[in-house]
This record gives sequence, structure tokens and C-alpha cells, in this order.
Amino acid sequence: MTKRTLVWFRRDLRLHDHLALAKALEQGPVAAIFTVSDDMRKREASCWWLHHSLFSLQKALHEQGVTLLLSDENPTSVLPKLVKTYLINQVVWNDSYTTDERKEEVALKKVLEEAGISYEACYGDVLFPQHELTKDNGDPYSIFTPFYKRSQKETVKRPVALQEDWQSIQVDALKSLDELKLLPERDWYKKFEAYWTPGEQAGIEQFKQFADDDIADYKKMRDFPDADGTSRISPYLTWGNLSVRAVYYAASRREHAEPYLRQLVWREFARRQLMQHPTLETKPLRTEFNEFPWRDSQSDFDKWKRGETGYPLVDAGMKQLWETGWMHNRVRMVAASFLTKHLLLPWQWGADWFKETLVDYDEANNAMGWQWVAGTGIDSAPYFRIFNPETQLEKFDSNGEYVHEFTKDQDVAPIVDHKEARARALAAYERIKK
Ligand SMILES: Cc1cc2nc3c(=O)[nH]c(=O)nc-3n(C[C@H](O)[C@H](O)[C@H](O)COP(=O)(O)OP(=O)(O)OC[C@H]3O[C@@H](n4cnc5c(N)ncnc54)[C@H](O)[C@@H]3O)c2cc1C
Repeated sequence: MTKRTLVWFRRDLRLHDHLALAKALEQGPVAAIFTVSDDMRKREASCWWLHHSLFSLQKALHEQGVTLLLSDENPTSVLPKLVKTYLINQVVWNDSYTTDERKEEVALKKVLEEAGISYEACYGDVLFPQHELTKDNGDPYSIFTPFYKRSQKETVKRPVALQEDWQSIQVDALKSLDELKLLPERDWYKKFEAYWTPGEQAGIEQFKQFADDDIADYKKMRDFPDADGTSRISPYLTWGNLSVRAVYYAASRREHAEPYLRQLVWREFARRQLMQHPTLETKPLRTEFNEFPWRDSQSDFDKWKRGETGYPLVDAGMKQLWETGWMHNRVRMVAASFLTKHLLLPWQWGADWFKETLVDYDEANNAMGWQWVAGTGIDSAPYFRIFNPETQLEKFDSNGEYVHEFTKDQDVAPIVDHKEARARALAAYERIKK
């Protein structure tokens, strides 16, 4: 039987490997909608990416005769209205795994059930459905290595293809993209255009180039911020311009790709952690850290944000973030360690700054990354492991090219002495150990 379906786009702003859209098209005509929430607007750099991703998606759907509706109303009110107006039979979407979006989904299911509207939630931004990859007794893994080993016994499904003939439901537009006002008010984001092209096609090209040229050397090159050693697909994954399953599937067919696949499983692990601990981004998993004597220095925090700590690798990272909306993983670790250990400032402050300024901001990865560095997570680096930013610089940017590119070799005196700061951090840690 033919069914008229409304596809609710979420973190899947693409046409390839789109489970929900593939199902809808198989059953009859489709309409499509994306809803903006207030929380999205707090992620300013990521909102810039979202704006351009929606633009690309609108164009791609339009070529197939489908209008992408845009709305900033709550999905629980706008979706049922559309169902009624356009005599729609069902709503379908791909799951999202962020805390707020999971709540949004629960609320929507309730409203649809009460209204007698059928729906289907497909598994979304993950490699494996949630019920897979658990321990033998059904519990989730809290340690990465056994989770990874378990993941290697499973196969990631082949990406789904969309059928060629599309039927669409004719709808009247709601808001225009500009009316959504996703672009941040302060215009620092304009610089990002020199570094990134958001959207599905650009994401596919970016990944293909990495897979063709660099994936085999990933293990050797991934820690050098000056090299093109990582794939830089994180912002494409955040909004689903790329399907993580399609990326994994394609990468697993390349030689020497295991170290790269492992990182995609870290991403999966972060999602599992967030689902298990919805407050992962605000509350330490190790509860003894609730009593940690963090400092409260806005001026030191500002120096860190501006890249004026006097430690060249930290400063280059913070300036790279401000300039490009992205920071190399090695430098994220060093900068985060500096904030939480050398400056003894709360990791949540750093996580919030990243939320505002990263084009690839991702609640699960960001929260897990910060808790890992700060030593507050379950499977994380212990707090007493303190990176020496000078040694890290010698190891990973020995010719100083990365630092030069982003700091122009600025001359700033260190705001803390490494040895003293290290001793202060360890003393603070002793207080909660007792
Ligand atoms: C303090 C801190 C905050 C972070 N915040 C974010 C964030 O908001 N968004 C984000 O996507 N990543 C975050 N990361 C993880 C990591 O730094 C980025 O995923 C990576 O730098 C993205 O660059 P890439 O695409 O070139 O990665 P590649 O090295 O090419 O890896 C491919 C993909 O694997 C995943 N991945 C790689 N490393 C990690 C990791 N350590 N944890 C989880 N997934 C990983 C990402 O999806 C990445 O795009 C954070 C790490 C730290 C230490």
C-alpha cells in the first residue's frame, strides 16, 4: 500500500546512506522537514556549518522535486500539523544521540502516539544499533579496549542506496533559511569560508581524498598538527553530511586502515557513554571531582581563550580554533590539559568554549574528550598525568611550523611556570584523593 511520508531530517543532512529517506521513498510520496532548536543556536560555529548544510540539502532535494521545509517551532507542534494538512500517513527519522535531541524524540513519539499517527525511528548517527555491542550480560561497556574488541567481531552494514524514482508531496514553504537566522551575530565565522566547504558533496570529496592519499599513513602522521595527517571529516560527521557507516564501510576496504577505524569506534564509544550518562558534558563521571578545588580566574581563562598563555603549542591551538573553527586532536589534548591542570580551571569552562567555537562540536565527543583529559571520566587519563606543553611541542611540532602558522611567533611571557603549576595541580588532586 502506498504511504505518504514525512521525513524529519536531523543529524543526517545528506542523501547517501539515509535509512529513513530510503524507507519513505519505497512506500510512496515524501515531504521533508528540518526543525531548529534553541540549543542549536548556542553552538555558534556549528550553526554556521548547519546553515550551509541546509542550503546544500535544500538544493539536492529540490532537484528531486522535494521541498525541504524549515521551522523553528517545536517538532511536537509542527509535525502533527503538517501530517494533518497534507494527509500524511507516517513520520520517519533517523535517531539522534544527543541528550536534548533524545528528549525531543521521546516527546514527539508520545504526541504522535496520542494522535494515532504512525512513525518509525531508524538507527541514525552510529555504526551499530544501540542494543548491539553490549557485554554478555547486556550491560554497556565502560572501558574502550573491550568495547573495541567486541566491535571488531561485527560488520558495519553496507550503505543503503536511494531508489531513483521519487514521488513528492507538494507543500507550502514555512520559513526561509535566512529567516531561521542561524548565522552567528558576531561575524568572526566569515573566516571559516577560507578553510571549509560544508555539505554532502564536499564531505564526500574530502573523505575520498584522505582515503586515496593518506589513510595508510594515518598511524604515523596523525599526531603532527602541521601535517595533513588526519581526515578532517569531523564537521561533516557532526551534521551527517557524511554517514559514519558509509565512511567506516569505505575505509574498511582500504589497506592499513585499522588505526583510522579505531578512531571511528572511539566516536561510537562516546555516543554509548553519553546515552548512559546524559549529563556527561556537565558532571564528572568520577564523583570525587565534585569536590575538586578548581580555581575561578576569568582573566586566566580569557588568556587561554585568546591563545595568550605564553606556551606556543597551546596558543597556536587556541588561535587555530578561533581562525578556522577546528583544532588538531593532539593540540586539543594539550590545550585542554593546560586549562585543567596548569591553570586549574574547570573542564566544563573549556567544554563550553569548544561548544561555541568548534565547527565540529559534538556533545558526545566533546564531553568524553574533556573528561578524558581532565581525568574525571571512567576510562580516561589519570589526573596526575600532566602534559608538559614544551615537551609536546618538541615532539609534535619540532620545526615550529604549526606554531608559526597560527601565532606568527608572538612573544608572550608564560602566565604560569610549568613546574610550579604542575606541583599546584598535584597538590589539588591530593585533596580529593583523601
Ligand atoms: C578536549 C577534546 C574535545 C574534543 N571535542 C570534539 C568535538 O566537539 N567534536 C568532535 O568531533 N571531536 C572532538 N574531539 C575528538 C577529536 O579531537 C576530533 O574528532 C578530531 O580532531 C577531528 O579531526 P579529524 O576528523 O581529522 O579526525 P581523524 O583523526 O581523521 O578521525 C576520524 C574521525 O574519528 C572520530 N574521532 C577521532 N578522534 C576521536 C576521539 N578522540 N574521540 C572521539 N572520536 C574521535 C571523529 O569523528 C573524526 O572525525 C575532542 C577531543 C578532545 C581531546
